[in-house]
Parts: sequence; structure tokens; C-alpha cells
Amino acid sequence: MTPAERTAALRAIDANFNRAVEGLRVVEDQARFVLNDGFLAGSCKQLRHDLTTALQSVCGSEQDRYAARDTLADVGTAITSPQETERQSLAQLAAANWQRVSQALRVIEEFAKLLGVSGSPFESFRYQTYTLAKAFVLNERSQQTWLGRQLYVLIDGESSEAEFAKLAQTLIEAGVHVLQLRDKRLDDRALLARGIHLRKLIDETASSDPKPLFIMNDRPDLAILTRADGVHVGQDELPVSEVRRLVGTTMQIGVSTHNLTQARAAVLAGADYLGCGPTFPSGTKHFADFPGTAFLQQVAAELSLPAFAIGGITLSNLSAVQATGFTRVAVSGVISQSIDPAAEVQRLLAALRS
Ligand SMILES: Cc1ncc(COP(=O)(O)OP(=O)(O)O)c(N)n1
Ligand SMILES: Cc1ncsc1CCOP(=O)(O)O
Ligand SMILES: [Mg+2]
Repeated sequence: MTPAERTAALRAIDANFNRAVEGLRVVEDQARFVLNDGFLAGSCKQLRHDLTTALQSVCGSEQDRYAARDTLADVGTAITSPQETERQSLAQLAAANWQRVSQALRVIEEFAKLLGVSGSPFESFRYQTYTLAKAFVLNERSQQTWLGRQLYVLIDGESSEAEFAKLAQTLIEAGVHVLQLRDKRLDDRALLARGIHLRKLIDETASSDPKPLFIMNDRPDLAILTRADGVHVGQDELPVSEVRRLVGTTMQIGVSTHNLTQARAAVLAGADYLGCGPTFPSGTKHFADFPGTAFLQQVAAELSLPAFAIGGITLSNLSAVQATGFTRVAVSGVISQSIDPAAEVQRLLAALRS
């Protein structure tokens, strides 16, 4: 390679390094100032630092890169496209800047090869950008879907379909924001019938705007067959990527998390919302360990994906949950054990709004 060719390659790398770190700054600040998401902001910052370090080791000294720079003679500075000036939503802003970052990384990768660099880390950086870009764009979609949804109620199939429909109807009329069908004892046919019934009740009788979401627990197959709005999976069930392949791109996927590592992993895997707990001892499900309110505090401080505290939550301990920064709860026993589920919903809704 001639000195002129090396200078040209370094010039392209320099321009694309700047493009990549500038794009990363935009998304980092979007995570920091718009989403208030320390995890996503930190991931962007880490990538920016890793890219800077890698570039120094791969492309020679920083002075070399600056020496190759020739902005005054750059024929591309005056070229703009209409898309560059149009950003209609935060999701578009994120998508456009992530695209800029991944394109720049591809250019660096290719020109680094010309410099004789093999096995450079830029390909792996590019894959990281694809994952983070997805987390940003899905975050915006989730914020919209879950906007104002604070009360999530888990119900089982009751002793008959008629009993189930009566309870579901009561809860819909009382104004719950999300209903999950979670039943570990009914056979598949009974569960399918309950789910179809719940779908019909929500479609035909719910008067709230938006209508409550219907989430099927554990079972992507039944979520599809019952036309649920989403499916909820735990740490031992199918991973989000496989659930996504089954249910398609529009269905909501919720993931149970018991520590911050799991919560961060769920965000990167493409979860649409999180269940976080168990917070307190639960009469619905037995637990040996309780991450408790300390875990909720960590999640509220770091993640912006809609997240529901779950486990033993009642009106009397709700304020302890709210003190962590959580504004959404998922409950079961407090409703199913109540002699007046509608009144209980109303009390919880009022407390959540305050
Ligand atoms: C909203 C919500 N959060 C957590 C769970 C618990 O899911 P999982 O850990 O898979 O346990 P089971 O409910 O399947 O016993 C949930 N269902 N919903
Ligand atoms: C399914 C599940 N996962 C964590 S706690 C819980 C049960 C929630 O029910 P309750 O509100 O009665 O504790
Ligand atoms: Mg489960």
C-alpha cells in the first residue's frame, strides 16, 4: 500500500470514527435525558469508549488519523438527503442514529482490512449496535403500549367458565389495565376456552380507552390461539427470542426477573415489559428467596422499560413499593381473596394514581 492509499484509508476511518461516536452520543443522551435509562446510556457510553480504545490499537496513533483528515477538501460535506432533516419521533431519532453508527462501523471494518488489520473488533461492535438499536426502538413502542397501565391483575380459571367470566367481567368493569390468565391446573382445552372467552369479553364489553390488555401466562401457543395481546414467560420457560419467533412481532412479551442481571438481559433480549419480584411473601406462589424492595429500587433507578412489581402486594404495602420508584404493580391474591374484587381494584387504582 502506498503512503497516499494509507492516508486515504485513514481519512475514511477518521471520518467514520467521528460519525460513529457522534451517533453514539446522540443515542446515549436520548437514553440519559429522554428515557432516563442508566443501563442503555451506560451501554452506549461503554461502546463509545471501547470503540475509541480499539481504534487506537488498530489504526496507529491518533496523530496519524488527524494528519490524514482533510475536511476542507471533503466532497461529501455538502451532500444531504431529506431524511437527514426529518425526525418525527424519538424512535425514528434512535433508529436513524443507530443506523449511522452501524454504517460507520462497517466502513471502519472494511478500511481497516486495507490497512492489513485482520480480526478487528469492529464487527462485534456492529452486532452490539444492532442489539442496542432494537432495545431503543422497542422501548419507545412499549412506552406507548403500556402508557397509563399501572394495575395488572393475574387471575386463574376459577372453578367453571361461568365463574371465570363473572370475575373477569367484574375486573374489566372496575377498570383494571391488564389481565393475565395464569392457571397451572386446568387442562389445555379448558384453558383455551377461558382465553377465548376473556378475549371476547374484553373486545365486546370493555369501555375503557385503551381497553385492558389480555396476557397469557407461560404459553405462547395459547396466546396465539386465544388472540391474546401478549404472553408472559419466566426464567425457566422459553427465551424471548424463541417466543418472538412463535408469536410474531406485534405481540407483547413479558419476562419475570428476580435480579438486576436478569432484568438487563431481558431488556437486551427484546422484552416488552418486566415482572419484578417476588417483593413480599405471596399466598399465590411459594418462594424461598425475596429480592424484595431493594431489587425494585435498583430496577427503578436504572431501567426505563415498563416494569411491574409482583409478589404479595396489597393496599397496605403498596406505599413501600411506590417508595422504590415503581408505579406499576401486578397482583393476584389481593383480588381473588377479596369479598369485593371491584372495590379492591378501585382502591388500588386510586392509590396507584396518587
Ligand atoms: C407480571 C408477571 N410477573 C411475574 C410472573 C411470574 O412468572 P413466572 O416466574 O414464570 O412464574 P409463573 O407465574 O409461571 O408461576 C407472572 N406470571 N406475571
Ligand atoms: C406468579 C407470581 N410470581 C411472582 S409472585 C407471583 C404471585 C403473585 O400473586 P400475589 O399478588 O397473590 O402474591
Ligand atoms: Mg411462568
